[in-house]
Amino acid sequence: MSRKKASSYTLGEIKQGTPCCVPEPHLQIQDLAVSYSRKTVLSQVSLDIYKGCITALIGPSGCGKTTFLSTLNRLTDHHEGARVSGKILFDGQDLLNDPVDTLKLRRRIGMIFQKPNPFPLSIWRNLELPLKEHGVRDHGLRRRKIEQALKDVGLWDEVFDRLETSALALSGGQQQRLCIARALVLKPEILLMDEPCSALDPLSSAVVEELILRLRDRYTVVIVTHNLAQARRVANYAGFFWMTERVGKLIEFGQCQHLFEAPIHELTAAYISGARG
Ligand SMILES: Nc1ncnc2c1ncn2[C@@H]1O[C@H](COP(=O)(O)OP(=O)(O)OP(=O)(O)O)[C@@H](O)[C@H]1O
Repeated sequence: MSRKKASSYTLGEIKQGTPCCVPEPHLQIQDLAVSYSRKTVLSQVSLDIYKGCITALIGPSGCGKTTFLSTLNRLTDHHEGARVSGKILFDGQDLLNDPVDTLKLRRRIGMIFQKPNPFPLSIWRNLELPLKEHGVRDHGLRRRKIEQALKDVGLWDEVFDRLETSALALSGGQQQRLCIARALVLKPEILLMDEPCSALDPLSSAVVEELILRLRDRYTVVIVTHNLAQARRVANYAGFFWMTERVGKLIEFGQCQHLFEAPIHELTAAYISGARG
């Protein structure tokens, strides 16, 4: 990653290491359980997601991390046979039991997927479309928002002279940053990221990881990652999921540094040391 590209970010200084001083819950998850066609895949999950912090979710394949993430903006509504119970408290509302406008909810809680999924349209249209869908009618305002979002993800300098070309012609890392810009353009409060670097080459992955770090303090981020080193580098808080009797459970949650350096549960210790999982 070149220094020039990194310096084109506009999100300010990176702050590393220390967890947020005064953690304030942004999402409160209480006794969450998910089943697919009556088969329970996740149960008894309770934790707070803190405002302005990055929370990393780790654990072996199949223990329910993606399913958990998908409940937070009700994407599970679109999973056939999914049943979700418990409570997810967000801004005075219970997202599972109160009436919720899911379009508005997903504007406030955006999702980034493992594989970059830009629309097969121009770079510009990728960002204009969600703004139009959410009622931003003023062309000048849309232009300013689009430019800012591209600057926020460090893409502006790379694409400003080819905004009308296809987003699919971008590299994988650029596509993923465009997808992050597409979420940021709607000014979300929370970003859910499902293994956002795992489909990228190491250099692109490093650029996206740096971007995630720069989002800290400005957005609440929940990231699922199999890359334990990455979780340690970016997260303030970490949650470790594990399967017990074929059901995913949250085994341990806490400050990232504590979880990695002094885990309380022996399963966490075994997983992060590579002895299990
Ligand atoms: N749409 C679905 N329909 C039925 N079962 C599902 C669905 N999505 C996930 N599952 C099941 O739920 C369980 C948890 O899957 P999930 O993808 O959440 O795990 P994960 O920890 O994110 O795994 P990975 O790290 O491999 O992505 C698995 O047994 C999976 O087969």
